[in-house]
Amino acid sequence: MTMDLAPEYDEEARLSAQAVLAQQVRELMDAVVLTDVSEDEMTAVTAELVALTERLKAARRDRPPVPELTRNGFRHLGNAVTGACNPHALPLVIERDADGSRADLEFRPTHEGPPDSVHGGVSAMILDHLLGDAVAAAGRAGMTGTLTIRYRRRVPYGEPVVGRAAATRAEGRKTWVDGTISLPDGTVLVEATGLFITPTPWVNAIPE
Ligand SMILES: CCCCCCCC/C=C\CCCCCCCC(=O)SCCNC(=O)CCNC(=O)[C@H](O)C(C)(C)COP(=O)(O)OP(=O)(O)OC[C@H]1O[C@@H](n2cnc3c(N)ncnc32)[C@H](O)[C@@H]1OP(=O)(O)O
Repeated sequence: MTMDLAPEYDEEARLSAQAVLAQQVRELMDAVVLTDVSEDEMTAVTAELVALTERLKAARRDRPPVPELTRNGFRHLGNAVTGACNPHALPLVIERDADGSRADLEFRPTHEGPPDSVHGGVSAMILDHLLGDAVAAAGRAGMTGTLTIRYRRRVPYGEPVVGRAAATRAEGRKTWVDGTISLPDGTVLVEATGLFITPTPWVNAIPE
């Protein structure tokens, strides 16, 4: 007679809990940059955070959740841009359609660069990833070789903007991609163009 052993833990449930934790940390980050409480209160909160940090460090992985191919596609929960389990990530939620890759997004106060505007490096990071996703959407995969950004207008936070990207040309291991961050009315705020290169080891390992 065979018997199924109960797993020691449900990894999916743990990852869901980690995503909820990461979202709470994002709210914490916004609360930190906007807080106007007293110095004593900040010091008290910091002491509590030290204790919470130690609790999380009690059991550590040696790296964030690894990327994986699932039935629903490529999932990278630890990614700095898209990872639900990474508080650094917006997280960016990308949809693919006939025009390439698209994401509705809203930057937060933690992304401030110039006063009341999103940091140019943050916009570039989002576009880097979106362009990379458009490469994958075109049935290829690559690392960013070059990324050129033209900042046309300030990017606001706290209101919806739209990211878009599409591959324009491919040759051997190279794929060229264009993308934008725009206001919902179509006003272009940032333009990007990039060259992505498929590393030789990936050539035969590109997911659908
Ligand atoms: C197991 C597979 C799993 C795949 C999963 C994919 C799923 C996708 C799903 C979801 C989308 C995710 C989206 C993510 C997006 C994020 C993107 C990033 O932020 S990537 C991090 C930043 N970029 C780097 O760190 C690159 C570091 N650089 C390198 O690793 C190498 O330099 C690399 C791969 C870019 C090129 O290395 P070489 O050894 O393959 O290249 P050589 O053979 O020297 O050159 C090939 C050709 O490319 C040109 N080239 C090489 N590097 C170039 C560059 N930087 N700029 C322009 N041209 C370059 C060369 O001149 C050459 O051209 P000629 O054939 O002679 O015409």
